[in-house]
Parts: sequence; structure tokens; C-alpha cells
Amino acid sequence: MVLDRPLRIGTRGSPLALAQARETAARLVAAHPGLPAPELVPIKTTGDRIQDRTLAEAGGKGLFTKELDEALLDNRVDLAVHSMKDVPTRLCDGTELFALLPREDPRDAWFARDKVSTLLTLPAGSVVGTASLRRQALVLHARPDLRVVPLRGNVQTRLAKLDAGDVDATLLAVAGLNRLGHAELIQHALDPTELLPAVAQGAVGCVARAGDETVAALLAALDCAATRQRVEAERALLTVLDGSCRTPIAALAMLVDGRLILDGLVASPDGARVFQTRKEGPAAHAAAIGEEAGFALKAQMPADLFLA
Ligand SMILES: NCc1[nH]cc(CCC(=O)O)c1CC(=O)O
Repeated sequence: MVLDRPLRIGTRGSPLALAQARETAARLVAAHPGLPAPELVPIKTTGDRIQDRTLAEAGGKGLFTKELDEALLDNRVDLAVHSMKDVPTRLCDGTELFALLPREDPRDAWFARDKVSTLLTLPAGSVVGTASLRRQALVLHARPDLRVVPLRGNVQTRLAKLDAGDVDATLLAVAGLNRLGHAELIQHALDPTELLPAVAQGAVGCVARAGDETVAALLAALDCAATRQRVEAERALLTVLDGSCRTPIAALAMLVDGRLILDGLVASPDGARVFQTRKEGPAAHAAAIGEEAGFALKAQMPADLFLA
């Protein structure tokens, strides 16, 4: 398939978003020899503008996707590249998810200012910086004696704040550091049994206009089936729980010999209460396994957890 003009790829302007968009462009060109080099179109989203409060405080869904959806629907871009972690379970009407790139490492990476302390050995009373309610809840669950304060900004900003002594430790997605070419900065990756990742962490998705057959066909070559099954299961769990920014939810699906194993968790923001489930089945039933896990969590959790 050959297009006579460059594809316009909508992306946020952060270094990580640009790296993901560049990877998508490179994969498109590799899959479709003769395709004109795609053009990157950086677009600022509401999530990029909010710097004075955490996103949970700001509320609302699609803080990192809305302006990219608008650009798609206005025909200013042909596709948008997203961290799937930031994409609401219900996509914007008129858009469709056409490809998931091969998933990166889904785990969270740990950074201590002293470069030796771990989540378990950090001195009592130490301050962990994170704006993620999930990371906050799971850190406090493991270590109720630590303090969690909001820490926002892109990867570089947060690591600079750690160096400057604003906090004693922080967490970032391993995937982000790997995709930025900074794997060497990772002190260690937290095991999912210790800190279960966010739904779709490490997955990158390509969204385009529903019914755009040309772009759909170009993106079909990029879709990773294993990633799709894992992300489908995790997002089905999230859909059942109607995940809002205010509820710490975590899920991770793994594939083993054609079977999908899904771990899911909900917690109170203070980490005092954690509810977990594990469901498994044939990988082809990914969505059903996700729903089953979601309902199992819903059955365990007290209603006030959603309001906490
Ligand atoms: N909410 C911000 C965000 N969205 C995706 C990633 C990392 C990359 C990924 O999970 O794919 C990050 C930063 C982080 O959590 O450290």
C-alpha cells in the first residue's frame, strides 16, 4: 500500500511521547517500503497544561487524549499515538484503535536518591514522590511508615526533583525509561507481586478515524497480537470497575503457552485495604477473563472504596 503524501502522526510533545511516535513512524516505513516518511504533529493536551495539581485532583477522563482525538476528527492528523495507560476505556466516538505496538516491560522502576535503598529498606519516615494513586496506595501498603507526596512532570523533571532532594524516592514506568534510551538509570524494577502495574502500562496504541480504510490497512501490519490480548484483558477489567482517576486499580495479564493469566487489584488510596484476584483461561478469551476478574474484584470491595 502506498500513500502519495506523508501520514500525519499526532503526538503529545513530551520526549517520551515523541519517542513513541518516532518508533511508530519507523515501524510504518519498515512495514511499507515506499511509504513517504511520516510527519510528526506535536499537540498539547490538557494533561500537559495542568502543572499545579495532580491529575486525580483535576479529574475527568482523557486528559492526555482529548486534543489528539479532536485533531483526528478535524482531519489535522491521520493517526494518534498514545501510551495506552492514558487512554480511557471508552474511545472517543468516531475513532478506533487499529494497532498496538509490541509491549515494553510493564513494571515500575524504583529510584532512591541514595541509590541503594529499596522499597523495603528505605528509612522510616522517608518521602516518596508520586502523583499516581496506584503507586501511592501500593507503596503505603508495603510501607505504612513512609510518606507519599505528589510529584509531577515528565520523566526528566521528576528525576531532577529527586536529585535536588525534593523527595527520597520515586517510581517511573520501566517502559518510559527504556523507550527514552535511559535504561541505565533504572536502579531496579519492582516485581509485579510487590507493585502491580497500571492497566496497559508499557503498551503504545495507534488510534485513527473509524472507517479510514487506508490508515487501518497501514496500521494492521503493526498490530502485535499478544499485546492486544493482554491489553484487552486488562482494559476489560478496568471497564467493569469503571476506573476513575480517584480509584487505585492495577492489573497485569501475562501469556503462558496460549493461556492468559490476569492479576487484578483495587486498593484504598491510603493502602490500608487491598483486594486482589487472579483469573486465567485461553488467551482467545482475553476480554471475558478481564470481565470475570473485574466482577470478582467488585464483589470483594466495599462500595465506599470508589468514593474514598
Ligand atoms: N501517566 C503518564 C505516563 N503515561 C505512560 C507512562 C509511561 C510509559 C508507559 O506506561 O507506557 C507515563 C509515565 C510514568 O508512569 O512513568
